[in-house]
Amino acid sequence: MDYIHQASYTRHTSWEVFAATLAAQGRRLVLLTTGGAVRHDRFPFAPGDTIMVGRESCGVPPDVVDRAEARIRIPMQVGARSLNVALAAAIATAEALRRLDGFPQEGSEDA
Ligand SMILES: C[S@@+](CC[C@H](N)C(=O)[O-])C[C@H]1O[C@@H](n2cnc3c(N)ncnc32)[C@H](O)[C@@H]1O
Repeated sequence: MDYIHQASYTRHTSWEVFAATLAAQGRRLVLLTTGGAVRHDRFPFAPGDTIMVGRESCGVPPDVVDRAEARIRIPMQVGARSLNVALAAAIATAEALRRLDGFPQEGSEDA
């Protein structure tokens, strides 16, 4: 992608380092999982929330599920197993940005 430089990202050396960083920054870990207790469109997202998705093949291990402050699901049709991971991430991130008014401003249109 020729626009990857517009994204900022941090690579953590381990799960433990990642979890400790979130705790130190006071950020909630919000896990996307088909077993989530709360629908993504009813969840009260807050600034600083970190949305996590699992592996396409097997989701996340149980200790990661337990560590999450919240577990949310995207409603699906009865009988559907799960969504593609990138699609799930996009749906939840877009909902959080919409609710927190976090999308970029676009000049005169939003002035
Ligand atoms: C293809 S799914 C993983 C399927 C895996 N067999 C499992 O049971 O977790 C990949 C990731 O996408 C996310 N995901 C997919 N569908 C979802 C849904 N309906 N609600 C919430 N998260 C979903 C979850 O983070 C999941 O770990």
